[in-house]
Amino acid sequence: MRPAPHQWRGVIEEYRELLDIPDGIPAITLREGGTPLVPSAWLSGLTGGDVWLKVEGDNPTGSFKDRGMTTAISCALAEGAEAVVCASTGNTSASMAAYAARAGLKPLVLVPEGKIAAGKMAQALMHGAQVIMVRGNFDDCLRMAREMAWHYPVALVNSVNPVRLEGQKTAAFEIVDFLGDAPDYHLLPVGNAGNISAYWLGYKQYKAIGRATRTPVMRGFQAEGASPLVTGEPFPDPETKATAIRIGNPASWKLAEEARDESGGRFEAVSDAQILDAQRELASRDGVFVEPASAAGIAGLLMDIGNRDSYVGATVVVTVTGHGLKDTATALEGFGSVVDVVVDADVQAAAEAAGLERNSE
Ligand SMILES: Cc1ncc(COP(=O)(O)O)c(C=O)c1O
Ligand SMILES: N[C@@H](CCOP(=O)(O)O)C(=O)O
Repeated sequence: MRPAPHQWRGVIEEYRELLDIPDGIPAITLREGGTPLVPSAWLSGLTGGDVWLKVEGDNPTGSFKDRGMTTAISCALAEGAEAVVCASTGNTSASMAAYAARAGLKPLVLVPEGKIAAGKMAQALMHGAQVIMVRGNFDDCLRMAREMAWHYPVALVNSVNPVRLEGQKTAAFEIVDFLGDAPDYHLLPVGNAGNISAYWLGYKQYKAIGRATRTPVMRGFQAEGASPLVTGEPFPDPETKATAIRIGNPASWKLAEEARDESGGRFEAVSDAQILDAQRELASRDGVFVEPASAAGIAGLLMDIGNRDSYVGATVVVTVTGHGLKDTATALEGFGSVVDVVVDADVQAAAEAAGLERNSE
């Protein structure tokens, strides 16, 4: 079982012996991980299974990236780096900047111009990152970050750095520790494909050491306009409102396909409308506010049910990857004039606007 929250030491100290990182390195940690697995009465009712939400927005910078950043930054520091670089659609940069700040490293971020949610940009800047906007998409930024780390004194901490996946696989450990075994199905959004690859590593490792009796079927969901793993071809101009997964040529393509094939899973595409509907339903029914990309797995589950896929009697985990407060602009767009109702400072006017009828006296 998980330790009590006040005893939680972050993913390196909780799972050090299971992580392929140099022995004994000091952990740069914000006590990431230990995130809640929240039962969804709504989705369990719809599927006839037990549906759990792995709420990764509860990590210190509001996304799952912190699990991999504690390992990446700890290793970079131990190896003598003075500066770190990443390409990002937002969350990786926020996380890298926070952990770099703690480690005393200089964070440098490459992002696609105009395609980063404001909350994530604010995080990166507040943590002291130098942010460079690129006229191009995430895939261009990643190519540049790789080349920069090759030719300049900066360490690359994107998920192409294998220690990132070492940290991120701890989410699978936590799920098994909590449920007592692996779920039957694990659903999650997929962009650069590091996370699905990390979960699969974690599940396989737990089975190999006897902490789980099985591994789940992995189902990954991409936005329709950025769904290379579904079509089998890179997307030169990926487009989606779910900016975190606006990625056309995932770096962990091969590992993600292995996760799919070895687990008997699949990749599917969901439209932006499905993603935004799922985001709103999850917030209003289950009280869990996630950013658009994070709702892709929920949209996928709803689509699967609509297609008569059976999850009856199954244990299903859906990872919701990042917090809704990172991208309030997209959330508010969905409400139009609803938020424009203004009344005088008068209770009757407010009650009328709310459609309330006065109690009989
Ligand atoms: C909120 C969020 N969800 C999902 C993803 C997809 O994760 P991955 O790139 O590891 O596939 C990302 C980043 O790409 C993200 O920031
Ligand atoms: N969504 C990511 C993009 C990929 O970053 P990775 O290093 O985790 O593959 C982001 O937040 O930037």
